[in-house]
Amino acid sequence: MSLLQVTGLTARYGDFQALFGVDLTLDAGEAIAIIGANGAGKTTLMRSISGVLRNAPEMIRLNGAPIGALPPDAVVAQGVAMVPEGRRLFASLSVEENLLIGAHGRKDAGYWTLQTVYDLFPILKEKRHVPGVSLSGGQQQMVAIGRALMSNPRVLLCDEISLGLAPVVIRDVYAALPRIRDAGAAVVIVEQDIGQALKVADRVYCMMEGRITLSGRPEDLSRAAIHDAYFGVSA
Ligand SMILES: Nc1ncnc2c1ncn2[C@@H]1O[C@H](COP(=O)(O)OP(=O)(O)OP(=O)(O)O)[C@@H](O)[C@H]1O
Repeated sequence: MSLLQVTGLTARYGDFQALFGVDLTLDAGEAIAIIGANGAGKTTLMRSISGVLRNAPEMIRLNGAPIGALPPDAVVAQGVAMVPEGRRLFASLSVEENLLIGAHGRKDAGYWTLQTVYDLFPILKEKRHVPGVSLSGGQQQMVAIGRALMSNPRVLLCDEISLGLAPVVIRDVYAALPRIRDAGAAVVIVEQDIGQALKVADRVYCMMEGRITLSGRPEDLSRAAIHDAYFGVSA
């Protein structure tokens, strides 16, 4: 049984249908990437899994148990944490206070504590008393990742963590991924940079207009097939 299983997921915003029968699996220890152009439905998929959108009671399962009707805090308590697009740090709180917010939903002690997050991103220890929003974009992204890790998730959802960051900063953020996986989290990465996605993921799903148009292991997917699945036109 997969750790996370999404089956026939649909999602709507009022009259507008954003997802049309999305199927996806994530195994323990795996990293998968979801790629697709603006508006393909990637964020809607993440928001459905994390409980922000809740119109899929039976379509999302964690270790076989339905989580699609649970509110976000209950989904975190079940072991699914999200690093949201745009980081969403609390403006009035310090770096450390932002990190501690992430520990709220946690049921059990685990690998991730303030200390291990600071080991992962040493700059955050130096800056722990300053307001999170005064940090650079890359450092804010590290806080957002650290905050999600503080719940000791079994599944970490990362929505566009490289958006707006310089290449050297993106490299630093992605350098944390192996250790996050070693500590026991399976990872879902939403990424618009196809090259980056292919580099870090065990499997890739491509979305277009609310549907999965291609999936597979990076080494099995041709550039042309990815191009077609991403843009919907032949290369
Ligand atoms: N709150 C909302 N109300 C109405 N429509 C929405 C809302 N959020 C997203 N949509 C629409 O749903 C579709 C999927 O959007 P979504 O944000 O999931 O795509 P995405 O692949 O994450 O794109 P991006 O890379 O721009 O974040 C788009 O057509 C978008 O306009």
